[in-house]
Amino acid sequence: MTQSKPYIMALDQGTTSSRAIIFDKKGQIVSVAQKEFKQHFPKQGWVEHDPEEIWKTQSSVMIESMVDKSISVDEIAAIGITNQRETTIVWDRKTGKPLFNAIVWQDRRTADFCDSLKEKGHAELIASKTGLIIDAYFSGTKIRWILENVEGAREKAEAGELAFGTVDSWLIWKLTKGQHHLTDITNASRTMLFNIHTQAWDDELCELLEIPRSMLPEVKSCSEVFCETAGDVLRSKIPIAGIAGDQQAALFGQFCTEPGMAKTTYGTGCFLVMNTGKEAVRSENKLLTTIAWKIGDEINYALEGSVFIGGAAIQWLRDGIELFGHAKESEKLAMSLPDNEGVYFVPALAGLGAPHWDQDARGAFFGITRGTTIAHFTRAALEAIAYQVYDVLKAMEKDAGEKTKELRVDGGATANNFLMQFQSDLLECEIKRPQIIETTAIGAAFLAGLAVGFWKDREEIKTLWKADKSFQPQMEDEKRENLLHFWHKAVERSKNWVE
Ligand SMILES: Nc1ncnc2c1ncn2[C@@H]1O[C@H](COP(=O)(O)OP(=O)(O)O)[C@@H](O)[C@H]1O
Ligand SMILES: O=P(O)(O)OC[C@H](O)CO
Repeated sequence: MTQSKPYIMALDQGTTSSRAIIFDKKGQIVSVAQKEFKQHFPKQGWVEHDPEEIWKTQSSVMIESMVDKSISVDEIAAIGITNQRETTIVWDRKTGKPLFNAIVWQDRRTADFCDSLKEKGHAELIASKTGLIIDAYFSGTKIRWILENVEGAREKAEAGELAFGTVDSWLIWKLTKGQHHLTDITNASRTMLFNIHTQAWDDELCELLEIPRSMLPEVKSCSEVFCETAGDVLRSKIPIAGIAGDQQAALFGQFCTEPGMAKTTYGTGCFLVMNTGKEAVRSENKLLTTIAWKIGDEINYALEGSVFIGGAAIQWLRDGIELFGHAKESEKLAMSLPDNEGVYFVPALAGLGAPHWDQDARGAFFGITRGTTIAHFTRAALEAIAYQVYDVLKAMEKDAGEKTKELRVDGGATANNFLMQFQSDLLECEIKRPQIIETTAIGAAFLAGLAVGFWKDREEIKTLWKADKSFQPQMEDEKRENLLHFWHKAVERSKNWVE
């Protein structure tokens, strides 16, 4: 198939903002539109989004990205969708109305139920089928919570009247005016209901979590023409041809297409993902086994270390306690100090993910004195992002049996040069930041473009990745060891806080 249309549009629906990015054949960004949306924290440990606001921001940036550069709908060859994963939306199939706010991946409300699953001895069953560790992070227990807590929801679900979807499914439902209820295999693999080996929804797990099978979307690959847009937003029909969860899309967008290649995305959370090829490697160090992508019949697996609070630590300093007005100010503040002067922050604001998996940990600052200033808090938060990535990379190196020589990075917080240098110092490895740090979006664009012949094959797109800046380790061993010693001491003290 050849393709004469000049552009691909990627929709990147992240935790903090909705983005639409238009790419040309050279993989260059032609237009970007982005809108932040409201984060709802109705109770301690709860995090919600309004699904209609997700749709409103996403549809408006689609239009804006075209209007800004006078691009017409007919010039878009295909749409690729990538999204914050695990975030759970349940809606009524007849009215299309959500029954409840989207329960965000960071939300901890089902932690007790997860503990009860562990106590009943289901951890091995779930790990062997899904590759996941039982945690409130994943969609399954969030769906169950909605069915248990929204009046009439369970009856409707049993009657086949409700649909569940991660954000990709919700956007497709909206873009096709309710004609399609589907997801891709990477998003499915984060629900705790999907068997990553048989590549199908698992009846035993649906039964365990009391989730009617009829609520679940059809599972597709990551790169094929799934459907066409049919709504009022885009008057012309555009094929939707790529879908992947954002971390998997970033792995593809970074061309980590060979086993052993890894990337870390520094967005709201930090996600270190390593390609393990056709083999679903079981971690012995508390990492997740997940599906990287499926293209045609070819399935690719990955190991993942998920850190719940990454750039969100900076966002919290900015919005939650208003230490500064813009995230980029954090770099200057951190660099105004010669070092952290003994101040550490454990950003367990949503418990701790990999490799600790402590749902009851909570955030804490350590080492505060009368001399502590905003600069110390800020530096501690940036350093904390890097320490957490250090911990997951060490776990991954143990699983892989070798030391990482190079790490590709992307996501909003990689704009911070202090953070990137500190990360390289801690890991003692080269950090490569690509020219286009929107690798999540470009990954989705590649998946869509491959399906409609916009790009011929993977060899063609491989040539498009270009490094922008590389960070080399510079720190002395003694200093690094000292920093890590206090970091680990701080982590231990923040664990198991909630009783
Ligand atoms: N210069 C910066 N320094 C540190 N953190 C930053 C900087 N710029 C953005 N961030 C953080 O990056 C995150 C946004 O990155 P992004 O990749 O857009 O995330 P998401 O896809 O999760 O919405 C926010 O949490 C923000 O606080
Ligand atoms: O929105 P991000 O980029 O922090 O990604 C969220 C992840 O997909 C959650 O698993």
